[in-house]
Amino acid sequence: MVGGGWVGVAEGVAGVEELTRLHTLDGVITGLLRAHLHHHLPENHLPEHPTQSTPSLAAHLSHVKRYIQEYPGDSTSFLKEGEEEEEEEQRTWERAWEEGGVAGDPLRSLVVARRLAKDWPRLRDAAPPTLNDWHDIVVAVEAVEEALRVEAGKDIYLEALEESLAYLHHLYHLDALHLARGHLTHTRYYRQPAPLRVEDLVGVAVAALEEEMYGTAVEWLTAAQHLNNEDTSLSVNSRALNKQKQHLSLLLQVAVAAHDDKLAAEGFKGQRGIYPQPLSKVPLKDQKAAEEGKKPTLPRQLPAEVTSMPSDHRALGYLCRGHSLTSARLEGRLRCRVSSRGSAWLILMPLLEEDVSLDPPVVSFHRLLSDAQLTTLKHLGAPLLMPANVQGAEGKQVARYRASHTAWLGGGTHRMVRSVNRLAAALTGLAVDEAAGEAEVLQVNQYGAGGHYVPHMDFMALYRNTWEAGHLNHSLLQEHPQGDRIATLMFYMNDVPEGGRTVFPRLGVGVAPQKGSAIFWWNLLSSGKGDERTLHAACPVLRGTKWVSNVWIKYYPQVHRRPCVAPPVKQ
Ligand SMILES: O=C(O)CCC(=O)C(=O)O
Ligand SMILES: [Fe+2]
Repeated sequence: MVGGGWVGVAEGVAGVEELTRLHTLDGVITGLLRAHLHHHLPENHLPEHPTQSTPSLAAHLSHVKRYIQEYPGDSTSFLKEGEEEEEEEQRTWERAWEEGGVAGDPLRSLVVARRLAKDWPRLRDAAPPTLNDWHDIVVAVEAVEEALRVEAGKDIYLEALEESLAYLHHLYHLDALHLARGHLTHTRYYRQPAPLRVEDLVGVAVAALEEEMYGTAVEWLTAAQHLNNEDTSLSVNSRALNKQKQHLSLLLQVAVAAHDDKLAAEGFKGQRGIYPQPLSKVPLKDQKAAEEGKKPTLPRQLPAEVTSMPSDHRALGYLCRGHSLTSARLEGRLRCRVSSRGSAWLILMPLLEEDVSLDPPVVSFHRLLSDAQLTTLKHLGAPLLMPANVQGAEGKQVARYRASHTAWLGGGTHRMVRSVNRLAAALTGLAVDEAAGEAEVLQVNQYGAGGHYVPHMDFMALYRNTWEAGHLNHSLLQEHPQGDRIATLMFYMNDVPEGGRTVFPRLGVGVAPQKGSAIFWWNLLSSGKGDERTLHAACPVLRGTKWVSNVWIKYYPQVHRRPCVAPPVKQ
């Protein structure tokens, strides 16, 4: 839709389902390796460093052992600190499924993607030729890869995860060294962390460099230096360690110089991963600390263009981190109420309504859909999820700036879809029959960890593009005979463990996803023009997954329904 002035970060390649299959493959490989080790060393007696008479077999087996031991897998069960064991038991399978299980952890996913892209191929190819059972293991792994439709050795997953980790680190002001130790935030979900290696940190830093997030790259490289200095294990020889040291300091110099060059050329505009002072003069940690407490200001005047501005980006980060940018005076005018919104149908089950913004009106609704309804919708959507498309210059494209997976559920799919559409009609007072073109087909979206949608507006600017250009654009009118998207109703289908807010950078407000709730706003002004104040974004999911569904309501069918004068939402 309109907006997306920046290129987004994480490519939408690795969906939750695909990542889950990667984790499964790693588990299968680990299982096969365990049996292999047991077969050759029944008593599992293996010196850490091979000194035996058959050095190649001993070295191989010690590498196998390392592969098994280095990653604790997800067998260390999902545990939130403070939760009793009993509660842990009660975490239903359903809950784990909707949160993506272990695939919802971007650090563990990165570790597994690296194991499959680098460690397993190295191990596979370096096995001594005398090992006659090794061939069978390789064949078995290949068969599982085929069945799971994922290829070990493919580094697109790894690249996507490195990129999204760099973005998560930047947007949520995370600490690279803390991440390197296997901790995403201060909430502990696993008994045993899955720490990163120096090469992982360099991978994230390179991804940051490629995205011109130079300050972010500097922080990851500094953390890599730190880890490298700590690595005193005898298995790494000191020459290799020194070489790595040199590489890291060279990369660091490049990142600092690139940061300072970009700053000098463009000035500080609040770009991703760029700090206001030259890094060669003011240390990164001081600048990061200063940024932490700084509250961005909202622009006094709306921009002339519809794309997002640097000030939107500054507000985005602040809002995604859970702060608000509205004044106390405005906040004091926001209300909650119980309402049937003029619908006879809703008198029996009035809605819990909460103002998010008064002008333009954005309202949220609580406890609107039940867990059972949402489970049905998610299971209907899951098999149909495809990488999100947006309309681009060359037709439909997978959008780098919309890292999520999408499914469309027509009214004919299931009675639950029809009942959601009925609720949408009662709640908005608008005509939303998708079969009649009054609204678009219900869209179900799943974001994995790192999944996000950069600031955009939901309208297509049909008004501007068809009328204001000075001549009528007939093809646009033909393509959208029912007009632009007058309003958005979005349902939150799960509780997102961390991250994933919906934020409005120009209104200075945000909403945290809450299972069963929904949010509604008008995209168009009474004139039919797009309301640019509705610029909004989906903050990246930090942990878990996020499910939402959208009802986009069309303009022309509402001629007799939409109030002609603002404010259009009844107070
Ligand atoms: O997921 C969200 O919070 C926002 C999604 C959105 O803006 C969209 O799908 O157009
Ligand atoms: Fe949107």
